[in-house]
Amino acid sequence: MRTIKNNNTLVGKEAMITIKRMGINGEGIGFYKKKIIFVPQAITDEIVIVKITEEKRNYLRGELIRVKEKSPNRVDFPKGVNPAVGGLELAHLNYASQLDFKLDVFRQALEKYSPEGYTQYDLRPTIGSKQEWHYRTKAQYQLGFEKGKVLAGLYQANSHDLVDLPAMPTQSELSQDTVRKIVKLIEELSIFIYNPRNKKPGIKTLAVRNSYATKEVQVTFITSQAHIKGLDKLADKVAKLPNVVSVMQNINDQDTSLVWGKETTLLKGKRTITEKIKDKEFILSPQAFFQLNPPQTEVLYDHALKALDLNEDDVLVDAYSGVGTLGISAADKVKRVYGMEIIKDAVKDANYNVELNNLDNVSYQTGKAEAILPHMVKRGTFFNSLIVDPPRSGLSQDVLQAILKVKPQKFVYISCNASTLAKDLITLTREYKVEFIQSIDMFPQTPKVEAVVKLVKK
Ligand SMILES: C[S@@+](CC[C@H](N)C(=O)[O-])C[C@H]1O[C@@H](n2cnc3c(N)ncnc32)[C@H](O)[C@@H]1O
Repeated sequence: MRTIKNNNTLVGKEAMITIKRMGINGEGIGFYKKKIIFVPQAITDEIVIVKITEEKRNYLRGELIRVKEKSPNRVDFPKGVNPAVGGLELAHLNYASQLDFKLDVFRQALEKYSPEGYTQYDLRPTIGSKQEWHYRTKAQYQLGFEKGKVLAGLYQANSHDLVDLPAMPTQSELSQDTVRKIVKLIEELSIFIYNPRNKKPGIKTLAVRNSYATKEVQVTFITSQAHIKGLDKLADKVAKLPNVVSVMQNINDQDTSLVWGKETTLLKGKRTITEKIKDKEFILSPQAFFQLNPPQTEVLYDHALKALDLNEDDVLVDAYSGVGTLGISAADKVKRVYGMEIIKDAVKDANYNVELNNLDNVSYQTGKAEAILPHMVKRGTFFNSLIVDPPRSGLSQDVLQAILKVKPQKFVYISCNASTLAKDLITLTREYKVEFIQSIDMFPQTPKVEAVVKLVKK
């Protein structure tokens, strides 16, 4: 998109805007001089004063200066946190309205893509999270160094300005406390923070994950090189911090937007931490995906498995399986589970988790769902039940075609992106009807959505 460059630029001007609705990223949307304007932290029906920060051919962006007429749904933004960091985009909106907003995101996406019969879908009110704050069990903070101090935080939206986060109200106290203790140790031991300008070896990113059930903590230093001066000493001290049982190093020698490199090694303690979902245990290695809000994960899985309505004759495919949590949670109910996942370490964890839970009817394999699923279909491997839990990009054409070929009797789609879900439903509704979409909030204070979708064969 071209930025308009002329002397009549609107950038820098102040304007009074009436907010008409909210966009999928949680920003308020209004109009100014016939152009759509996006205003973060503004709420539907508010009248706000904004400073225009960006002007494009067909839209504007504005910074909220003052709320002239306030919505009754507005609440105080948490103190001591910079609202410009990601992860708190809805923290100025009361929680009931956040839940309505999330349902509306699904409604908007369905209207935009119009999959067959969408006006008739049973779109169920969003189920709220038990914890509205301090639910995130994983902190992944970029490190920086400024005026003799180590910063650990997140980048400001659309910029490379690192915001130090001494407090982060959605983060579990355990992970946040551990981060701040490690920052102090890094300062005390004068360990280098990597700076892409001089490329001196150092730590780039700090990842701290805690188990909700066992309280074990895993710390991973993502570094620019294998050898970082003083890292061993730091690992020794970190391993003595309360609850820390695993200290790992991941090496990423590339200056790209990818945070994690390929190689992960043990510095101190054990390689994994243990989490529990209901009566099942799961070990987690640093890169393996695990839901960030464990108590709400139980709610999500309960709805997904109830929607599948499994019995002992069913053969279930758990596609996009992470460390095997869904398949293992379903294993007692079914004859057999096949799982697939792209990250090798997660699959290793998943197969270990099968043993840990004394199961003999579950197996996981490494690879892309778009390769494995069509291959299973070609080989004639029988399955009659399917659960897909893809990343934000949704299902690929190959996966969609494999599903339409087998047409499993029982089918649940867990979605974390309303747009790709609505697009995928255009294809899936050739053979399936949408029985319901149950929106479930996994990420309070953010615009992120999640839903369990039950599909039934036509
Ligand atoms: C939303 S997570 C769901 C994980 C798991 N079902 C859970 O609830 O913890 C999506 C998972 O899909 C994996 N993944 C991403 N692309 C994939 C692909 N093309 N094929 C298979 N797995 C993929 C990711 O590594 C991640 O573990």
